[in-house]
Amino acid sequence: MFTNDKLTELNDTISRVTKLTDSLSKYPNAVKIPLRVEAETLADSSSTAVMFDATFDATSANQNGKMAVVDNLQIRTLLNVINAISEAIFVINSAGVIEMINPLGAKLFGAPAEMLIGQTWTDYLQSPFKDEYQSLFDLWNNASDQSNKVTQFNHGPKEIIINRADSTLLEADLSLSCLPSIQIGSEPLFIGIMHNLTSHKAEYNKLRHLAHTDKLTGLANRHAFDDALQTNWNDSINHDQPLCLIIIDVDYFKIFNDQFGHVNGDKCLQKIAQVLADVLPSNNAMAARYGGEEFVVILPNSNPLTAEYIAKNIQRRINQLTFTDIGLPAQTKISVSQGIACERSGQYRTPTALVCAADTALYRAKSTGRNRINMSS
Ligand SMILES: Nc1nc2c(ncn2[C@@H]2O[C@H](COP(=O)(O)OP(=O)(O)OP(=O)(O)O)[C@@H](O)[C@H]2O)c(=O)[nH]1
Repeated sequence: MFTNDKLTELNDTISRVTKLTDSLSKYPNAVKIPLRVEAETLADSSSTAVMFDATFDATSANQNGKMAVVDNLQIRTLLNVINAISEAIFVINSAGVIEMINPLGAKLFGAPAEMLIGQTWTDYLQSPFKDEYQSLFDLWNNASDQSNKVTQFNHGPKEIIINRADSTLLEADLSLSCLPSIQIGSEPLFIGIMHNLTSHKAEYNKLRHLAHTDKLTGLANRHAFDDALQTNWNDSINHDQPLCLIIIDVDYFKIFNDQFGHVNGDKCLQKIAQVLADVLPSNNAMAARYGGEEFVVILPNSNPLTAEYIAKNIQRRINQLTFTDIGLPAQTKISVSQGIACERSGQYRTPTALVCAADTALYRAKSTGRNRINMSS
């Protein structure tokens, strides 16, 4: 994920290239440079520098009657800039054909620059990005209003998946900008700047997992539960499907802690969490740690009978738990109290009201003796 600073840096890069090439076009006495441009070799001599496609060899005069000398200088400058910038950069024409690519860019596509030059860049995109960019280029080529289409075309970092030359996939972000001031005949060029997102993605997924997981039990945490409840609530209302909630509270857990210590109390909570994870009826259902020794189970598209069946299953399995494996006496037993509430036809106006109803049912289960299941009426 990129910060605003990174975004600004990318935009700066694009605008620097554009300004540089624009300013060069103001010099009428530009030195004539051979049209066939071979790239400068980079400091890393093992990397093949970019080359222009033969289509740039055209020597036709432009509309003002000047030879394409300035264009050539611009291209050479652009080539140098691209090779000097430590970003993965490629340049394509309006047919989507790669005209230049620097070594970092070639590395992301997984092929040498020589092999990539002249190829259609969308061939290296995974669906649906391939189709999206192909349509975008079709749009560009069919649109008539130059200034309008430039604004429509340019975009900042967007995630894409590159289907690399060796068929491996690589997640990257791509900024695409049109450089209309660089004209070869009437053809605009497009500059793409990419970043490899593989390590960012891995880090992001790791952090996301940590942010949504309860460290002790491995179940979803309260934050993840709140999000999931809202999502399931919306689905339930939008699709007129029932949604049930079970709140589970360990009975006399303070006594367990006092008797066996908090470390064993933690292990007990882990065993309970495992039971909850095991009884979930589908991948859509979720078990979460609500807080302390309280847990919650979300049962999307489930009716009260199913919820009660699952609660009974939880009760039975928790009652059967043993603790000899953690060195506690064989007779050590625990129980939980459970409150169930189900949204069926609009009786609860908000997800919070559903939680409150399940909580009230739990309170009744506690007050009527514990190790019980109470259904909200
Ligand atoms: N070991 C351990 N104990 C916890 C954790 N979170 C909460 N507890 C304990 O859970 C206990 C909850 O006590 P109470 O709220 O009095 O409830 P209870 O003893 O289970 O009694 P009832 O709920 O009325 O049946 C407290 O002793 C907390 O310290 C935890 O992460 N680990």
